[in-house]
Amino acid sequence: MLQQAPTPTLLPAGLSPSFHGPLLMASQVNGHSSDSSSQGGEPLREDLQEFLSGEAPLHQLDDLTKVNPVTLETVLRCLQARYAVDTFYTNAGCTLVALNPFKPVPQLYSPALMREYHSAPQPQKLKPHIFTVGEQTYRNVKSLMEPVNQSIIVSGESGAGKTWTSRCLMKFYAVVATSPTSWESHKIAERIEQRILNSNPVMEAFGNACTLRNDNSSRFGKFIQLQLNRAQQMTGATVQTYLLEKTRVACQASSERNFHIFYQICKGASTDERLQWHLPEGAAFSWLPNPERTLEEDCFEVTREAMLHLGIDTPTQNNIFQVLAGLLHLGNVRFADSEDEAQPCQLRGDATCSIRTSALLLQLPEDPLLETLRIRTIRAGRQQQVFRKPCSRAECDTRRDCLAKLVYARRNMQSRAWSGHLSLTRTTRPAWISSRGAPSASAPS
Ligand SMILES: Nc1ncnc2c1ncn2[C@@H]1O[C@H](COP(=O)(O)OP(=O)(O)OP(=O)(O)O)[C@@H](O)[C@H]1O
Repeated sequence: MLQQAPTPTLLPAGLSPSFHGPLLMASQVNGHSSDSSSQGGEPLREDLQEFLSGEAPLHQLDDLTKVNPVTLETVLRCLQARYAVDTFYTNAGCTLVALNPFKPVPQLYSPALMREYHSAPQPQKLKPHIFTVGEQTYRNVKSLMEPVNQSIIVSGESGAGKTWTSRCLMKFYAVVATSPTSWESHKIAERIEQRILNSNPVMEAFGNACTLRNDNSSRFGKFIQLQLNRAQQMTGATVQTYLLEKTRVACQASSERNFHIFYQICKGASTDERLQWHLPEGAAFSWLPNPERTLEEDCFEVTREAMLHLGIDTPTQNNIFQVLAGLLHLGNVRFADSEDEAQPCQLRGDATCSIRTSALLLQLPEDPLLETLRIRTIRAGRQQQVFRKPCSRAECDTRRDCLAKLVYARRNMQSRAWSGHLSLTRTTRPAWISSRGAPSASAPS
């Protein structure tokens, strides 16, 4: 049980009782050259010129608090100079600024380097690195001084490298938070790390999407909790997700995509599954923009395999994919303005077929579903009399979108791993459609 996990606890990538220090991820330093010439013919300000002609080369400034004067320009020039010599980490007081190298730098994350930071008497005296933050946090836990629980916040704009950094931290703890003599302790830590990494394909399929900035952008927050025993060895972990960007289910910016899983089922389903889920080859769905673009994330088999590893069996998976197909058909339901306000909006074009297929896949009776989308019920007066008011076309659209977001969000998963075993709590079917009756009060009103 999570509550019975031995203390102390180490809590990277999120908020916790005690806060060690944030990591700021910067994806690029724009438009500033590191030579001292002026830009665009404009003379450099005196303070900037003085800063640039300082004694220490810019790339050697490993703490931004030493930059003088501290201005956006001087800080950016310093970071850019460091980036130019492949130095991607810089301190800013107790915060670490990480630049995305946008290229593999294996020697920067080698196990040998992990051990160097772990065994250093004063890791903060070594070059700024994510391992310094990891090690310092670990030592704070080890000291058993209050507050024992520690947090690392990894924050930054989209594509800056937060997911990458969290993975590096996990790998770091899998190496250091084990007994150097116990092979078994090492294996447990490795297994926990592996289990968390294994949950990634599932979380990414359901929670990541292609955006303008990142082909595999996480559209949710993640809270990873690592648990240590009294000997400071890793014994368990939990991963919680929050703030899923569920609006994306029904609304995607142009040139962006819906969550990967929708493309995966459309591209990767077998012939039988296509029939079962009503997804004929080449079918057009308005909530599935840019389907012609194929990404390496469109790997249905990998997601299914990972779901199996997490204990989601094939029949349950099929239920999930069937509901997702139902949402795609729901997105094709279009309403026309009603000429008479007292009458519900009519369905447009092929919407009759779409609502029927959607209801079938969602296992909902068609008429109550349509009524829920088109008619608002209001209770008023002492007797709580029920009034039924037909919705406008815009309201119908909103109700349809809300329904899809609600169903998708209920699918949002929370994965847990402890004692080397990862279990997953999930809602395989939204509560309000679990029965074949009419939607309950939790349907959009
Ligand atoms: N330290 C690093 N070394 C090498 N490549 C990196 C590093 N950090 C990030 N990258 C590259 O940048 C890409 C984007 O990084 P990542 O997915 O971690 O960003 P993110 O901040 O989590 O983005 P989002 O908020 O959109 O999910 C990665 O797929 C990887 O190619």
